Amino acid sequence: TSPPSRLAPYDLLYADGVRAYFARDWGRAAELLQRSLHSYAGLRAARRSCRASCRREAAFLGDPPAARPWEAALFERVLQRADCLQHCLGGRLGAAPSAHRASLAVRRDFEQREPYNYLQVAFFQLKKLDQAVSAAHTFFVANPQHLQMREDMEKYRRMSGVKADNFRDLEAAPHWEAYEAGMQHYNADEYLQAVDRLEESLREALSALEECRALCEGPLEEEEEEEEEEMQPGLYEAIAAHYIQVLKCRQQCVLDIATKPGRISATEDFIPSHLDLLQFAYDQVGNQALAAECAASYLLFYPTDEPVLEKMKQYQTELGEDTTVTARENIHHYVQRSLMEKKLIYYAVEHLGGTFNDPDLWTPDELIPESLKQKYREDQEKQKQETLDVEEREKRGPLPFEGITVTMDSRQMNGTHRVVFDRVLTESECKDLLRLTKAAAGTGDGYRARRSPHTPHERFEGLTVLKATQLAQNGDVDWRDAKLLLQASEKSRKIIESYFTPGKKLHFSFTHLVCRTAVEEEQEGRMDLSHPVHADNCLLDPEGKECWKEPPAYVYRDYSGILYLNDDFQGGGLFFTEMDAVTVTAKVRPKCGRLVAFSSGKENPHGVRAVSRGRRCAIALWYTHSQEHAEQERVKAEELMEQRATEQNQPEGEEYQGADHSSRSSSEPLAPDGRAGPVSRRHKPGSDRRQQPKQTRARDEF
Ligand SMILES: O=C(O)CCC(=O)C(=O)O
Ligand SMILES: [Fe+3]
Repeated sequence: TSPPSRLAPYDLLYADGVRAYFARDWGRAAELLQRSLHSYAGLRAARRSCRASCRREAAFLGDPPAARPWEAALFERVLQRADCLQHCLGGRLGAAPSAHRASLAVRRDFEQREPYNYLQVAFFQLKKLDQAVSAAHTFFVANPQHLQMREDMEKYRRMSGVKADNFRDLEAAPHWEAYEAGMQHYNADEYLQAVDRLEESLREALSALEECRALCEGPLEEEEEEEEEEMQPGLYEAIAAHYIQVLKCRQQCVLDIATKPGRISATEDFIPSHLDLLQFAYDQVGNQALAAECAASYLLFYPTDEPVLEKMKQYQTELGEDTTVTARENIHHYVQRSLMEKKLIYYAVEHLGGTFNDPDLWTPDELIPESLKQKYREDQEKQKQETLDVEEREKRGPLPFEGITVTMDSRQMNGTHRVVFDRVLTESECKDLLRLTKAAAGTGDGYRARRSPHTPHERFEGLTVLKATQLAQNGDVDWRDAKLLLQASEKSRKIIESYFTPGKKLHFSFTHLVCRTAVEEEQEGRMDLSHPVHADNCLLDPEGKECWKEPPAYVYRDYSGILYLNDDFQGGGLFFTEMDAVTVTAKVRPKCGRLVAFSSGKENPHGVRAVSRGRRCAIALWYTHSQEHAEQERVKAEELMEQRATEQNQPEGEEYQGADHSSRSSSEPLAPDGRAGPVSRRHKPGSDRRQQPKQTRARDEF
């Protein structure tokens, strides 16, 4: 079919497509959704090219601008540009540009690639597997936290007849592919190839940046609903407000291009770091002229960077003093333009109000108004003080808990915010908790050992506090053991709070009694880990030496603890590494009553060595300062405990230690939601994926 001569508004096509989808008219849904994507792309392309071509048009008043008052000179241009855009867009779209304005909700859907989510189901229904897979993949790249799609992707991967190259991102930004390939070559010391791909990435990134900037000139977005009659700004206020919005949007574009699809945070210093990498790579391949050019370009961002200034001197000597080294013209233009925009924005923020999150690290200090700097400094100071407080406390030593010892502190563990306590549990408490895991495993109540999510060589059982309590209620495990799980985790919470953050409440975020068991026949020649290196509240990216604090990671977790229960197994040591995920900085050997605790962030990447024989059990504990993320299951479990205590009319034993566990009652009352309750929320560590489904529709067909 030939492309339509006039573009239909994409939001109408989308609405019709979704309607057809719910009417299960898959053929029509697929067609309309594809057309809506096509229209959306067409509209963006039209806007981009019109904005670019209208920028080049000449002014209409004729005489040189200097001869006119500034107002006429400016508005002559403004009027002419508006006229040009109207005509240009009307021509390209084949309709009034206003017909193509969509609601915020629809714009969001398209930004998040939602149409591909519908599309993949429609294609699947139509048995067009190739297209279903590429639509699914395209959606998933931008929505890696989508639980349903994760499962669908797994299914597609297992299906025969699905080719690997169907896993294609139909909306891929060219610079990302080049950048990632470039970085791989660079890290492998393959500088010739690195130079090629990084130049391509820089070129493509700058072009994507222009596209993004061109799309900033949209309508003024109201910050809040305002009463219609009042607060309508006058001419200059209105112009200023809209213009500043456009400038801020243009400035944010650098984050847009530096953010990998599906990520929320951008790679820092994306453009300048290209130049730094390139200067090094060119030097390595013996091209000092280009190395010098890149170094000079880098210095436009960071004029006082000592190492690069040194390099510059060296290049100059190698090239001979009479060779002039200049920065790249396009980079020079980029920096100048950005500086001008920043000056205007900072002026507006200082004098007209509002805020500005400067996306760049290289903004010269003298550009930022003193009053804003002051506020920034205060925030920094507060943060630093908090870190110092922890260090101070760490020096103070012994804990306000009897019998518990600090076996290793941060210094001994070559890191920050790490500690190992011993004697948190007695031998008999460990035994009771181990029995709890055994009894739970034997119940068959939907609670069975599964293959570990991390390795095929181990089985993995997990028990939450609520599940333990429910099992006790069913008479499958001993009440006292279930209660001990609650108490042991609370004791650990108190220890960790008082050690790391006294006076600042730590809430439970998630508690999980976990056993990892070696699968006997599958240990030979095993090379993998029981738990790959990861950080607990961010997505570790060892190649980029970054950790992305964004979903699907459990970003709100502040402290992690692991309370070990046994040591009668082989392997299974916990270890900490640097951000590269390979350089080991500390090791912890599990044993009964040992509690290792650490802050959950990028400063503490850790993993678990293969468990090659036996069964390794521990209570994994995560804590948060955020009340709203407090563990709800725990509240429920405690309620059930209370309920039972009142019913028994005897407080549940504080003296669980050494108690007689043989008198298990099988006539425990069953709570109304006994078996049906929300049980055992599965913890998927590895990358600590957070399940954050945005399930919008049923997928009964899969
Ligand atoms: O069991 C351990 O020692 C560590 C487990 C862990 O790091 C996790 O579950 O996030
Ligand atoms: Fe962990």
